[in-house]
Amino acid sequence: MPTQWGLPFIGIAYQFIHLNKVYRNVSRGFDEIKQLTGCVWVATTPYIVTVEPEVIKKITSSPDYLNKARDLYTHFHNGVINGIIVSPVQKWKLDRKAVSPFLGHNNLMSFFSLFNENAISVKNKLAGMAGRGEQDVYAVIKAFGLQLSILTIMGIKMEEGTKKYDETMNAFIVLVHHMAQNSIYSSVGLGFLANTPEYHRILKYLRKLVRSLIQENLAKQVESEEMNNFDEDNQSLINLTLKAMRQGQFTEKDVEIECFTMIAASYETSASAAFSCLVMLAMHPEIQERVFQEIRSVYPDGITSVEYEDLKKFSYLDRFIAEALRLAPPIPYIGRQTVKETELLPGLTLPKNMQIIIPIYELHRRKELWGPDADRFNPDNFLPENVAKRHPYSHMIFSKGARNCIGFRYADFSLRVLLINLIRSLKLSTSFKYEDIVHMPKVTLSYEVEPRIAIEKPLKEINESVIKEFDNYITADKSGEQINPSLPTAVERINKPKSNINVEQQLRGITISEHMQHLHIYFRSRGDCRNRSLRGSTQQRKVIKQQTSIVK
Ligand code: HEM
Repeated sequence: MPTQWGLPFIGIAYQFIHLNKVYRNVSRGFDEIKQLTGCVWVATTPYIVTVEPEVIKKITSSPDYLNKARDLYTHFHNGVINGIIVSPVQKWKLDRKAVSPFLGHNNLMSFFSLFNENAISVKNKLAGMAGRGEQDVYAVIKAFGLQLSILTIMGIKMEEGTKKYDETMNAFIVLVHHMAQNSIYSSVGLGFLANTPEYHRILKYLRKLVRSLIQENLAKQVESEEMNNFDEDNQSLINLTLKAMRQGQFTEKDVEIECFTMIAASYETSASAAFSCLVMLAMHPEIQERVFQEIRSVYPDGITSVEYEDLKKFSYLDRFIAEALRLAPPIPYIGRQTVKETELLPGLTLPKNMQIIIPIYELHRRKELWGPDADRFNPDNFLPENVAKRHPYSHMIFSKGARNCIGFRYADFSLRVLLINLIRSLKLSTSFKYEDIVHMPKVTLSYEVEPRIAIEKPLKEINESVIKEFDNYITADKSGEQINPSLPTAVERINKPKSNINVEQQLRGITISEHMQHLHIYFRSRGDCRNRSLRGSTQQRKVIKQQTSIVK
């Protein structure tokens, strides 16, 4: 096979030292061998690496490759999340069967209200950060993503601000951090370095937490007759796996591991996907505006709840998401291992236990598949006519075949419900440039520098609430009453708008120019411009005029 040997003894292992260069090196590797399928050596182990869609199709569709590549998933073997993601083929079949009702259609439909509630909580949290410059939006997305996973998987609502909430959030952050370190160290044979006492403490804590949740759940079911009759339309994973335990398919340890594995599989990936989408929207205002207009056309009067049927109405949003995740796939590579000796290509037979790596990140950026502008962000890549021209295995965010992402519809629905809720109400921007993004492989795709995002509320939505609020002020002023003592009266606001800016910004996160526009819009809508005291000073009127001409 075309082979990248690297250096004597260590092969290409040195390429993993600088994580921010890994993807560039993978890309160069394929350029060097001038093939889309080849072999690389890492120390003394050879791996097949492929970004050739037809070869990937063969690997992901054949039962001969159903095991996971052992070296790529060492960080999952920590006694906590070594469930379905890494289980060997025979065990995997049982696992997949036991957990699949959790991700079945009826169950997902019953999760819509939870997806909406979670999305609204994220929206409110971000709205509270509006007008304060660029913020760490990823932290918010991750925290709420974890809450959603714990709620749907364990049936437990974690209340923000409680001790348990803080401890659990922190434990997961530390777990993921150690898994990332472990995966990097393991690639150069130094996996033991990640086994720190803190890591073991966190594993112990998380195990205890899940055990207590299992006990809580079991106790409830004994207490209540109703709980013993599972509601077929709404089953948390813990209920399903406990059912498998009662039927003798799972042990209590299996229940613990499968619940954990599902949390790990769902929350980091979903958070990474949502964050990358928000980053792309913030960096591309014209695309954000198009997404916003599409969402507004479906919900002209704002959103009460995003329903399954609504999701069929978004063609541009869907193209946008597909493109954002093409360039930032949350799982940047996957690995398989042959179950037995098998022929991969004519004349190329792989031995049993041969490991194969599919670098999804590179697959999504190969110029042979995506054209000369493969690195450019362009949702039109997913126009139906362009999709039809490409091999379907050129794009595989959720992998393909029997061992694909079993949660892909959960991920798809929850992501779209979140984005629709956020973009309908908030406007995002960032000074970070698309060209400056450097991705790195950790457990999920990560950023060398995480872009920060500034949040604003769109003008139109504020206008409606501001008009209402000004109305109250004016009515109150006319009757000589001050309705909110912490705020200046309407006349004071108009005569000294600058002194109000901080209060305004704190309250609504709006900018000075927006403030002036609101005043103008309010007076025009109320035809009060003849009243000199309400028109403000000549200077203020000048500013209002200037600002509104920008809006027009
Ligand atoms: C945007 C979010 C997500 C992405 C991009 C994603 C991607 C993937 C990929 C690429 C795989 C294959 C991994 C491999 O072959 O090593 C996978 C497997 C898996 N995913 Fe997801 N995933 C996402 C969200 C979810 C969610 C929300 C759940 C559960 C609620 C989930 C559960 C799983 C499970 C259990 C597996 C293992 C399946 C098996 O081996 O049979 N994922 N995911």
